Amino acid sequence: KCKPSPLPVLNIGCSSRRISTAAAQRAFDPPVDEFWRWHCERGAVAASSAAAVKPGFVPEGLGLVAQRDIPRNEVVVEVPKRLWIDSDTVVASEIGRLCAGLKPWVSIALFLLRERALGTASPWHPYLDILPPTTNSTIFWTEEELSEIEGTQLLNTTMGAKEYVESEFVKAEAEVILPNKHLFPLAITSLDFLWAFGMLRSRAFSYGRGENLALVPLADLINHSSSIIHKDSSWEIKGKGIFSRELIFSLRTPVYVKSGEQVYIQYDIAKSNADLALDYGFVEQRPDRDAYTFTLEISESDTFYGDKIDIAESNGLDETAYFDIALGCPLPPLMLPYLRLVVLGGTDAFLVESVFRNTIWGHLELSVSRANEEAICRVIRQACKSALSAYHTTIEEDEKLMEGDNLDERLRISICVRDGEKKVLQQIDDAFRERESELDILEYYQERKLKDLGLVGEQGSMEILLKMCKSQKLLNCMRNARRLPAESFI
Ligand SMILES: C[S@@+](CC[C@H](N)C(=O)[O-])C[C@H]1O[C@@H](n2cnc3c(N)ncnc32)[C@H](O)[C@@H]1O
Repeated sequence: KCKPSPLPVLNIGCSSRRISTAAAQRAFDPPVDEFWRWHCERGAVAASSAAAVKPGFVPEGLGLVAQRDIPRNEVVVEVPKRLWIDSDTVVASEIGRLCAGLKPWVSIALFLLRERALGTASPWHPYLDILPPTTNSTIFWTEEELSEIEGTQLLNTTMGAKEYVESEFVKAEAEVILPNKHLFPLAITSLDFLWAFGMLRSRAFSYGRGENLALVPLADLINHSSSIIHKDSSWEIKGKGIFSRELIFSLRTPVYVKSGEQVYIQYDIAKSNADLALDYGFVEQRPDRDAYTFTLEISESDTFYGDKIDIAESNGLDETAYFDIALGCPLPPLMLPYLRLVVLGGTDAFLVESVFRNTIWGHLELSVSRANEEAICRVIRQACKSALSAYHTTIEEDEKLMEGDNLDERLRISICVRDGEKKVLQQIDDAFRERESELDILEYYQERKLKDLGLVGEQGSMEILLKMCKSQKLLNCMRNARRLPAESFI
């Protein structure tokens, strides 16, 4: 199963004009000079003659080029809120009234498409004109290109994203576009809507716990570099001036940049290659970007469904749990206990009883029984085997293909993602195969319990025997006592 794409949550992203082939792909160069003039005229702080960066053509499409040597952490772009396109921009526009109640990204998408259709009549046209017509995000791939990621989780999330956008388009068309043709004189198609979604997904900044979304002209020309591995954000939103009345978007360079070089940031160190491919249309050659998401579920038909849900919920999990596993990294700490809970049954079922509710998670963190541990190995290995059989190439074949020169960018992304997913699956399968081979030597709940009761110690089974003898004596006494008349107890 695939983790549902967190679609409404948009991060800073960038769209990609197709990188190495960017210039060749575009019918004309975007009018960058005009955009820069527009930006300066509207009073953006970075527009002074001492601007640290200017927009320029770079291998990634457009980017921010240093105009002088810039020390680490220096602010390179500041953009006041009046230049952003966000929900407030939409509210203040002619379509604001119609968009009340829409999802923020849907209303911004409609705004973008309407302004784009207005052409030079739109005050935003110098910005809209530099937006790329497409990116390398998998949402823009042809069916033939998508066939290269057959079997991958990326294909599922891509199709899920496209279906989601289509369903939002159908709603927006019926409720907003068609009933207000005077405000949307030019037809808006579902492809236009997908373009707007792609722009937001790749270049909008989300802030305020992801509830607000803004396109920030100029700042959104910042590209990503794999060599920047800072976890801290390179941008912030703050108040400007003594009374901080106007919000300002402020972007810093995380590293020293020489004059003439491009300023880069790290978009998101936690994203997998599949996330990067879907959001921005590029991937990285770092093993920890290779990931696979396991979806585990407590089945409704499970005899202990209610108890198991209760246990999962008391430990911050749910009926369904998603575990992202990265290449070369250990399993997420909650995965094994959850897995043991999912398959728990048979003679181990007593553990779900309410008397164990406060302690069960501790028991699940360790092997419960041979049968339980064997079951988790079987389930995971079977899942790996079935997932691996869905790819149409092997790891070896992909590695050979990667050696080829002049690979099409989208093909390179495909190979990298499917190769990465398979390697993670292989790694998980290897780990659980090893676990299977240790089933006879693992320590299980009953054994740990006997130890806790002091029934297994230095003398081991001898001690148990002694204690059993003592309890046997006690039993015999009790049996004999039952045969005695009641008065003999008085
Ligand atoms: C926020 S925009 C940056 C500006 C963009 N380059 C442009 O021309 O408008 C993000 C997009 O830039 C491109 N991009 C950014 N960093 C990249 C990288 N390291 N490799 C390839 N493409 C990159 C991708 O197309 C991505 O979707």
